[in-house]
Amino acid sequence: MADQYARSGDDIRPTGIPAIRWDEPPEGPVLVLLDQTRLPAEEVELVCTDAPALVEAIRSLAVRGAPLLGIAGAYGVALAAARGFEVEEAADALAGARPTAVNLAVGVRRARAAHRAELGRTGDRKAAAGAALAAARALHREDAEASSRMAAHGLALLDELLPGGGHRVLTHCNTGSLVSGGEGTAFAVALAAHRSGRLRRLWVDETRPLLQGARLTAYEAARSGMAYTLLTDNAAGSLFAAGEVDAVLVGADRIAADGSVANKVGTYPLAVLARYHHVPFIVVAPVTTVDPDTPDGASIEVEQRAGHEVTEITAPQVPVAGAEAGGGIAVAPLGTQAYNPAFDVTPPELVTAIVTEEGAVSPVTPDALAELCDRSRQVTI
Ligand SMILES: CSC[C@H]1O[C@H](OP(=O)(O)O)[C@H](O)[C@@H]1O
Repeated sequence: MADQYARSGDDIRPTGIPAIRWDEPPEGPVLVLLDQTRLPAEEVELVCTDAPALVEAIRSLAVRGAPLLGIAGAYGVALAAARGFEVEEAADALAGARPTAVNLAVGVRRARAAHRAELGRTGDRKAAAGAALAAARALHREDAEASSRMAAHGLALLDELLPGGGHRVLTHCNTGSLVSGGEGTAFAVALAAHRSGRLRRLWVDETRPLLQGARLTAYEAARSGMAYTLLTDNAAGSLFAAGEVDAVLVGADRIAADGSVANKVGTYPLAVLARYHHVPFIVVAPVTTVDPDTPDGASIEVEQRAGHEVTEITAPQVPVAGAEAGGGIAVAPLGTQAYNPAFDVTPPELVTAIVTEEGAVSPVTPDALAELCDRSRQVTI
């Protein structure tokens, strides 16, 4: 069961938005999620008391983003164990909630293994539940650390590729605090550039159909104080053609052994544009997103979602007022500047570097990928 309760607008939090937290009120342990389907209009928390509620939250993208899905999956196993539900059944349901982001299955597997090991060692269900929770907390901490290391490595790569600072970076979907135990993956690099005075502008793809860019990345960018501009996905080409993009930074949901990168729909066209316009196309993801057991891009299961997400605007609506307003209903934070060309010239082809918490891999050669796969095996049980 998931209860919803809104938080008052005055508890606006810093950029590091706690997208997930474990809580232990008197009535029993819960997993509290910031409901991302309600942002940016409202900050509403979902309180999950069992795995089915968390599975639904994952499927509805109330909680989303590969690294955070791993953390949520691990906490979900711990929640089932702590509340005395059938753990193996809960773990299976959680791991199967969404197919593409490999981190979800990785997080579930980690907490399940800890639970199994302790139960096998002591036969003590309470101790086993504690072991699953400890595994989830460890994963949460590790992801926060990985996020800050990816930010540093990514910024160093930007400075190396683009000497002189003043980076104009284009990003797709949402890869900030809302997908992470820390400040995110690709967005964390942009944030680091902003904080060090080396980000001139973040171009934010709105990311149809669920508008993770307009609703979530603009929300995080607004909080950070960085210069950002929202654009429709189909307007990116004209920005490249105008020479307004110095680099592309995106996240990943799964990186296959051959270096194929599964990421939000609309990422591949950006890779083609970047290659055609000789712009670095940089993927930022933790090592655990590299999946040695998926040989190539064709082996990645791409989630197919309901058609109504395209045919309807289901984003939360924020009534706007003021002379500059067009009388419509905003789906982005108030004051968000937008780029809105009426026409563009569509260009042709492929991709540049993978940044993990262990460094930047560029060029992405078969040997470099083999090393990434080995590291992924070492850090992923
Ligand atoms: C770095 S994880 C964020 C990743 O997840 C997003 O997908 P979704 O919003 O469906 O969870 C998108 O692919 C982002 O790049």
